[in-house]
Amino acid sequence: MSAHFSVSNAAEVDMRLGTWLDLLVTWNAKHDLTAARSEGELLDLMLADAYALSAHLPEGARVVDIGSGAGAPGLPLALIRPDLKVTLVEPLAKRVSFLRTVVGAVGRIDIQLHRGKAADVASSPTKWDIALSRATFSPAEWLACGKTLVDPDQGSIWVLLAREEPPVLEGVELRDTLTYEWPNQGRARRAVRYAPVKAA
Ligand SMILES: C[S@@+](CC[C@H](N)C(=O)[O-])C[C@H]1O[C@@H](n2cnc3c(N)ncnc32)[C@H](O)[C@@H]1O
Repeated sequence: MSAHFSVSNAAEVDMRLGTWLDLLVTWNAKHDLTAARSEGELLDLMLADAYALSAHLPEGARVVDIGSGAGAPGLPLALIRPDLKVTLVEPLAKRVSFLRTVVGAVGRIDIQLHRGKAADVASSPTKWDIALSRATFSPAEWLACGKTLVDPDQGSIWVLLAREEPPVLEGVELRDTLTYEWPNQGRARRAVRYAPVKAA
């Protein structure tokens, strides 16, 4: 898959990411949004997967992130790649309030927030170009769920992995694998892209 996107103003992106992370640290004192125990761990957890994916998504793609929690990876992706049309799906009210606060603070009200579960959006007719999720389902469960969310003609499901083997599912095929590290902790990561198999 080739990536086409405009490079946005890096200082502006950094400022918006900084606003999100500052709010996260403040809210985390009361609301259990992240288990990160150091600044390096927080930066890895919140930013590294989004940066790895950011160079590999087509321009203007409709992206859904299921189980966004404090935002990763969908929110930083939206901030790094303002051309993407991002929807964050999260069932817990406090987390949705946090995400709403961030979206307002960074002036990105185009980022859609949906309070609900994966099953709620899967049952709607809306389909996305890219489906993402991290630390919400097992890789196999996520691949099966993601398949129901994407456009069968042009959609992709990304599965984010640590040491697990990439899942296998009938009706989707593995198309790309990115390997990278969370820089501060040196943890090996893989992001694997699947696409629905087109009927012959
Ligand atoms: C461990 S957190 C991961 C948050 C974030 N994706 C990350 O990696 O930092 C899992 C999140 O998924 C949400 N969640 C749990 N079950 C879900 C479901 N069926 N559909 C959507 N979100 C769900 C939880 O409320 C929680 O915020």
